[in-house]
Parts: sequence; structure tokens; C-alpha cells
Amino acid sequence: MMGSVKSALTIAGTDPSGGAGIQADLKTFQERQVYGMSVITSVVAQNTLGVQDVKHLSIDFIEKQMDAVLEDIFPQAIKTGMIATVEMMQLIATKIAKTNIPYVIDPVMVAKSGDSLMEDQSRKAIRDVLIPLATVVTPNVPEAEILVGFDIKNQQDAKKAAKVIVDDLGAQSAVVKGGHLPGEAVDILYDGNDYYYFKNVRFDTKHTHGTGCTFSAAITAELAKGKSIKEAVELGKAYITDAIKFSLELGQGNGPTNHWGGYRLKGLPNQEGEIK
Ligand SMILES: Nc1ncnc2c1ncn2[C@@H]1O[C@H](COP(=O)(O)OP(=O)(O)OP(=O)(O)O)[C@@H](O)[C@H]1O
Ligand SMILES: Cc1ncc(COP(=O)(O)O)c(N)n1
Repeated sequence: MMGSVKSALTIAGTDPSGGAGIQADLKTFQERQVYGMSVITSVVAQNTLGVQDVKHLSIDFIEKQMDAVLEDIFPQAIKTGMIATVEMMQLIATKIAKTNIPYVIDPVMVAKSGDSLMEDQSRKAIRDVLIPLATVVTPNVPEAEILVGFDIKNQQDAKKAAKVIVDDLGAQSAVVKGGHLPGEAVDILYDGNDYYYFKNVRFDTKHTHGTGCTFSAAITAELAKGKSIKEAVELGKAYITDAIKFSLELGQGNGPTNHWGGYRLKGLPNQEGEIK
């Protein structure tokens, strides 16, 4: 018999090319030894080159998916990614408010290709409706700028933004990611008391499709296992760093992160799953 199996739920949009969104989240959960479940908000026609089209699912159908999961296999943590409309946010907030488990928000607004993944009026709604429920919010710099309303040019500004997301917007903690700032890749966590800096060298690669999704999913998986916020972010940072270091040259645009990152240091697993 297995010990107690931990599970996590992602509520997000899809990426048929497998690098971002729901697909990245489920791969990450699996690699972190957490049973992954998903509720789809929007079906997105996209690949490493960009977004070609988006179809939103109805509120009624998103609700049915959420009920199907939450009334059967209850997760130990939830994350949300792409939630395009205000109505979707209101529904998801109502459901999440009834749970008492860690909740990670990756406030996905624009894809790496520059295509918008959120309606304009939803930018205020995510702040008012979802962020007060969050255990951790993981904005990149442009997303944090929209949430807090000032420019972020350096680590000092990023630190201020993390504080505003917690103290003024009501999240329990915030990690402002440094992928878009110059210099080392430094992510700054504020948990209402202390600041923590998670640093790594910046890899010179264009293959970063899905980095934000992968990072926040890894944090969610670790929270599902009962890790503290600080430990979860530390483990998430180690995971995304390897996944970018060994990112895959697939497709014609920005290739995806590599969920075998750690294994690649030693060699890929063979068909029996052994790493030699
Ligand atoms: N070139 C890089 N080398 C090392 N780490 C990176 C690099 N780019 C991003 N990171 C790290 O990857 C994680 C994701 O950060 P990023 O700021 O790119 O967010 P994002 O949501 O993926 O942004 P985007 O919308 O551009 O995809 C963070 O931990 C960040 O520090
Ligand atoms: C459905 C969905 N969710 C999120 C992202 C952002 O991923 P990235 O900005 O890393 O390309 C994406 N491209 N698609």
C-alpha cells in the first residue's frame, strides 16, 4: 500500500504544444511526486511561436469541472493560472473560499509571445477577488507592475511590490520574479514579516516557454506536501532553475522547460525509469 498520496489541482488554460498552462502544471506535479488534477478555464491554440486563438469554457462548465474534482478527490493545494474573465474569477473565488488549503496564484496576464491571456477588466478583479485568498502570489515584473500600480526597475522596487501585494492587497505572501529584470535571476519573497532572496545565474537561453507556470506549479506541489511557504519557494526555484538550464530546443520559437532537468545532470531515465 502507498503511504498517504498528496494531490494538487490546477485551474488554468491549455497549451497543446505542452510547454505552458495545464500541461506544464501536470508535468510538474508528477515530477514532484504529487498526484495532479486539472480544471480547464480556456482552451488555447498556441505553441512555442505564440497564441493563435482562444476559446473560453462557459462558467457553468467550469463549475461542473470544479465540483467533479472537489466532491471526489479533495486536493491538498490549488493553483490558478490563466483565468481570462471577471465571471470566471468570481466563480473560482467562491469555490476556493470554501476550501481551507494552500492556494497559489500565478497571475497570468500576457504570454511570453506578447499575446494577452486576460481581459482588461479582469486585471482589477484578480486584485480584488482572488488575491486576498492567496497563500502565495507569483507575479513576473510586468504583472506585479499592474497589480501595484508603479514601475519596477530594480530589486528595491520588486521588494516594495511584494510588500504591497501582502500588506495592501491581502495575500499571505508574494514572490516577485526577477526573470524580466537585468542581471542575475533573483526572486523576492515577502511573507508579511521577512524578505527572502532566491538567486541564480541567468542562463543565456530563449527557451523559456512556460517558466512561470512550471515555477508556480512546483511551489503548489511542495505546499501540498506540507512544506512551509519559504521551503516551497526554495524548492520551486531549484526546480525551475534546472528546468531552464536544460530547457528543450523544441519548436521554432521559445522552447519549453525541461521537467527532467535534474535527471539530465546524471543522464536521462531509460524505458524502465532507471537513471544511469
Ligand atoms: N534566463 C533565465 N535564467 C535563469 N532563471 C530564469 C531565467 N528566466 C527566468 N528565470 C527564472 O524563472 C522563473 C520564472 O520567472 P519569469 O520572471 O520569467 O516569469 P514568467 O511568468 O515566466 O514570465 P513570462 O511571462 O515572461 O513567461 C523565476 O524563478 C525566474 O527567476
Ligand atoms: C494557458 C497558458 N497559461 C500561461 C501561459 C504563460 O506562459 P509563458 O508566459 O511562460 O509562456 C501560457 N502561455 N498559456
